[in-house]
Amino acid sequence: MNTSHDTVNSLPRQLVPVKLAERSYEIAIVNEQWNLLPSLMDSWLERVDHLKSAARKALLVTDTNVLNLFAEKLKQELSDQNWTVELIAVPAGESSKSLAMANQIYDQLVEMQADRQTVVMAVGGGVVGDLAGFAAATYNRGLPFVQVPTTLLADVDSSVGGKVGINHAKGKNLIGAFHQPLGVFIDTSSFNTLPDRDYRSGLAEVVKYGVILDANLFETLENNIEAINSRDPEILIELVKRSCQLKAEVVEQDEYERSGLRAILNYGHTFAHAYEALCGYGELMHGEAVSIGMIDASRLAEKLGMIGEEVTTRQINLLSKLGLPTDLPQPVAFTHDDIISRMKIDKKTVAGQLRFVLPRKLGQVEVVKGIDEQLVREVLSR
Ligand SMILES: NC(=O)c1ccc[n+]([C@@H]2O[C@H](COP(=O)([O-])OP(=O)(O)OC[C@H]3O[C@@H](n4cnc5c(N)ncnc54)[C@H](O)[C@@H]3O)[C@@H](O)[C@H]2O)c1
Ligand SMILES: O=C(O)C(=O)C[C@@H](O)[C@H](O)[C@H](O)COP(=O)(O)O
Ligand SMILES: [Zn+2]
Repeated sequence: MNTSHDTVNSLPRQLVPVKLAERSYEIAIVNEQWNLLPSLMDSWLERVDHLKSAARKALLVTDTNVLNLFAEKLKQELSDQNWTVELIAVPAGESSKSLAMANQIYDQLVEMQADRQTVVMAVGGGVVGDLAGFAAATYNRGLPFVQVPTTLLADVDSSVGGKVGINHAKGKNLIGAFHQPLGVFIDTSSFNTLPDRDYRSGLAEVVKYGVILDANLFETLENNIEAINSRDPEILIELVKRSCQLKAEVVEQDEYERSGLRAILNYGHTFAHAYEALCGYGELMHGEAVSIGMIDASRLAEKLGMIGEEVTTRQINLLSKLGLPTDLPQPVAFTHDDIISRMKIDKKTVAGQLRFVLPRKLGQVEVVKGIDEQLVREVLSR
């Protein structure tokens, strides 16, 4: 279906702006409107001087699950609008966030004679977004990049803010860059096919926003468990839009995570990333690890007298009702020493000093350093 530019502008859609110093972009939230993407991409290219007359050439990066669900369809939508589109599908799952997979994307870009006007499009979840974004950030020292997230987690978090990267055997996302997209295209109809575990993994990051920034959002989650668990479209669009707004507000103030503000988005992640690496990438989903990590961080805040037990209990109750774990699956094949040594590689660590994002109350957290390692071990002992 060919949609003229004027028609696109008349169609209903939610737009969340991301206003950055170097270049602003928008998050377009639609439903069953994949056909809007080509016109939106044209409008995004128009906004960048050196891309105004770009040749409408793209590499679409996806994974083996999303290929037949959305990627092939999108390739056709773009081709119908005179785009030249190549496509590469990496194996689905966390293990594709690797140098080997990045190299496969580089090979494809060489093969198609990509130039600095060739757009890299990520169509998939956070793994595809991080991997494709890393390739876009590094090939030719930077290619235009478009995020088309298809999981709840990618919608509410990974597609926004420009963090892209791949994993190192010793740590999550240790190799990466900040590479902002030209725009983000979210079609909430992608929820219809999302497996339950992946859906719930994304909810963990939404709960995170409630704890770190928005107590009202936390209460909305508590008061709408049934609607959320049944994937009610209205509540989901509300959660996606609010999450994107909250993340955009943080990234706008601290794009490169230098002032300490953006670190709050890392709530639960000091523990989570250690668990993901030690369990073996992909064993624990990112959101599941974050869910467990948020409770560990909350318990650490209790030990420091920052919060009362009820703040942790409310998080445990909410996460559990949303089908998320709040404890590591047992038995685990690693020790507390292993966990702490992985935490020391965390990107927030400075001069060997661990840093944790800890709750002061629901809706407010702060970055805390200089914590007695014994307290961390007590939390790990649960
Ligand atoms: N860059 C960031 O700011 C940021 C933020 C949060 C998380 N992340 C990263 O994101 C990754 C997790 O992302 P994820 O949870 O999206 O995992 P994922 O990309 O592995 O996708 C989950 C699974 O769902 C499948 N899938 C995707 N969309 C689908 C759909 N609509 N229908 C059916 N199946 C679908 C995928 O093929 C995959 O098997 C982690 O690596 C995490 O570190 C990055
Ligand atoms: O965008 C951010 O900043 C975040 O911290 C979002 C996190 O949910 C996400 O998992 C991010 O990839 C973790 O950042 P990292 O710098 O610890 O890799
Ligand atoms: Zn995360």
